Amino acid sequence: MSSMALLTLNPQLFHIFSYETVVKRWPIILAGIVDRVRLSRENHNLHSEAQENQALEAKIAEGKAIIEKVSKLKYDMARDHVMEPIPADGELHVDLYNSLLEELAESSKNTWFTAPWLYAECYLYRLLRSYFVQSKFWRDYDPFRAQKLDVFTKSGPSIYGIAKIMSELTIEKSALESDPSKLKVFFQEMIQMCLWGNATDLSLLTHMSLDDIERLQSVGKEMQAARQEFIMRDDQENVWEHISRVKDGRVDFVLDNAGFELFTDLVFADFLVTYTPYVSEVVFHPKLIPWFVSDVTPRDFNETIESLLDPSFLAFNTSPAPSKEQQQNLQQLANRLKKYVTDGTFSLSVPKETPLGGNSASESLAGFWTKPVPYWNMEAYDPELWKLLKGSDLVIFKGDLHYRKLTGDVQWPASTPLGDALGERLSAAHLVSLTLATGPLAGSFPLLSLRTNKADVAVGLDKDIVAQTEVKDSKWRVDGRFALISFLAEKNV
Ligand SMILES: O=P(O)(O)OC[C@H]1O[C@](O)(CO)[C@@H](O)[C@@H]1O
Repeated sequence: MSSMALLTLNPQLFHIFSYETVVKRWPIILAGIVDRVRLSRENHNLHSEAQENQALEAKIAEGKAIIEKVSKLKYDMARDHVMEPIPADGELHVDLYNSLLEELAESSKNTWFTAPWLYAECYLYRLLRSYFVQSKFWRDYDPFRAQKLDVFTKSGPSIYGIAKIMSELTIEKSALESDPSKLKVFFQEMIQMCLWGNATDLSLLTHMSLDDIERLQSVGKEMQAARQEFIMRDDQENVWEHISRVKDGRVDFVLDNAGFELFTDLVFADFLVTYTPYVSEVVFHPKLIPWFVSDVTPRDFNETIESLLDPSFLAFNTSPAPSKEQQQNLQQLANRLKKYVTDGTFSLSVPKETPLGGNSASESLAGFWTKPVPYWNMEAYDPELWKLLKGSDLVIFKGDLHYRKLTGDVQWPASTPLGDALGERLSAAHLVSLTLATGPLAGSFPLLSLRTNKADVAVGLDKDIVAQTEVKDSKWRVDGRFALISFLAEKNV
């Protein structure tokens, strides 16, 4: 990797919120992993006493070693120690992470508190993956899976609520087909539902009560109207203008969190293919390794559909218990989702049985999302993925981390035009290398970012709106209450 690459990571990075992340949030996330591996190990312990099973004993020993590694990592992080190279574990991006780390070392920025936040966060999840993949018995273990499932099972009230809206839409189908203005209203509701689904994020909400979850997930017209003032940039009109000119097109979802947020993505996709003439195919892009706690892996994607089809999955944890009608609404929706997956209307960007860590069939189309680099250089880094997305009629990037990577996590003035932050005005120095550099991401394909603000970077904002928001909430950049709907087709806006 040329030294140019690091420049992309470094220009005037923010450090306000990142400090809090390193000292408070990451230790909690790591402690959670230790607890879950320990629990899983202890469960095996009980079994092994009875069965004297050698394999289980070996698994227990490996679990212990993983716990030790995670505990040491927690210790090192708190003391701002040097970040160690990612071990050659046979999985993706080891060289890329390590060469960037070497460059950071040259400027003494290779410790937990000094490294660029974006790099350090990506490195953390890649390093954690290496602990598991180097073992024999824990390679397929997702240390966040239990947490993802747990929060998903607690999302019943909102999920039944959305299923009801979708069932009512079935009745409206012919009215919608003949009246684009009605379709537009629902289209915008779907965008908002999908946007606010991003508020449920396990990496941010390290302490989340049931009430918190319900409050964040509540949908419906009133709630959306109340939330309108929290949308600081709202390109819904432009997205509508764009999509309503498409016929039988393809939409891509670059996924973020599993559970409720993925459910909202699926519902939006369902709406697009079932009720509009604009879209007939949807591709979902997952991550190949456990990532930022709650991001969707291929397995999460498959399990989500199966869980929705299982009548007891949500009902068991929902109080008061769902009515028969609520259950029917959800079944109807879940069956439709399943059908779309089966007939190929919905697909993953990688084969659906792709294991954790990926394989040769998935690397070129999904590996990019776990690289520690801005998306400006997508074409140079992963031409195959870039080509795939170029064929899309709309690429929807979900969530905060994708937004940070789209904009390079740089300290842009908030009024910077979106296209500039997406690469239009970057100098050659920001591109991977002059020979590889191909052009900015901006304008490569129509792009919609739906993001609740959870990190400092924010662009394309009206100066007055920023000033008014500062007065209302000085933490608007990071506290997840405010949101951006940012659309860019071809030209800078
Ligand atoms: O799931 P999302 O919306 O991408 O949020 C993840 C984001 O949350 C944070 O963990 C908040 O600090 C960021 O590190 C990251 O950008």
